[in-house]
Amino acid sequence: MRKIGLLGGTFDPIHHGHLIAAEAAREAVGLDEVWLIPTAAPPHKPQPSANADQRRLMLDTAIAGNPAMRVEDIELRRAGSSYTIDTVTSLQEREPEIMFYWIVGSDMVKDLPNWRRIEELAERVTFIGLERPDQPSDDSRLPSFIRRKLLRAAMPPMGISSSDIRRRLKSGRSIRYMLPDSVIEIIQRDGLYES
Ligand SMILES: Nc1ncnc2c1ncn2[C@@H]1O[C@H](COP(=O)(O)OP(=O)(O)OP(=O)(O)O)[C@@H](O)[C@H]1O
Ligand SMILES: O=C(O)c1ccc[n+]([C@@H]2O[C@H](COP(=O)([O-])O)[C@@H](O)[C@H]2O)c1
Repeated sequence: MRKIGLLGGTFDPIHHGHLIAAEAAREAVGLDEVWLIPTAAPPHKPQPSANADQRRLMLDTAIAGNPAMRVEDIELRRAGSSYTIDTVTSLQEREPEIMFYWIVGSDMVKDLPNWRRIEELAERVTFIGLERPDQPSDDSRLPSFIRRKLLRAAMPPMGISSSDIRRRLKSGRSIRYMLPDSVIEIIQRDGLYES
């Protein structure tokens, strides 16, 4: 059975923290591929600033030439809030031969109990939680049905976030080396995140 990791996010814009997280999860669990899934409307945060086509284009260019990554636009094609349980259910109907893993940043693992229909989601996927090697995670507060389905992947801490990149652009500060040059070119060409 093929093992595919799913990394959902707003990717507004994609940056090297996302790409290293995907690569760390792929290596730690021996995934065949990682699919990046841009949300249409993230459930628990402000709505994206760049539109769906622009975010998709930035993702495509960021992973160009890497055969182990692809963009899956299932959430962009579905109206309404992008709940993970809906996405995973549709993907499993479409791809019954694949074993899916859902990748989450270290800051998000503790929020998993609040996700929509989390018990059903934990039956359908294994979670891969990124973890800083210098700060081993304490999962003791998580319900056992999540702990049983949680793998950990070490990743060096990267203090890069999309919101910091947007703030920097607004105030004319440098974003160099935080994200691929090809993504910076699209941001500059389209004048994204300037206001
Ligand atoms: N620097 C990073 N290191 C590890 N994981 C990250 C990092 N940035 C984001 N992630 C993870 O990637 C996924 C998608 O993140 P998202 O697209 O919301 O980016 P973000 O940079 O956190 O955005 P924002 O700053 O707008 O909240 C989430 O699971 C998040 O925890
Ligand atoms: O399904 C949920 O209840 C749920 C709650 C919070 C976040 N998620 C998903 O987790 C991914 C990262 O979320 P975010 O808020 O960092 O963009 C993204 O794919 C979201 O749709 C999903």
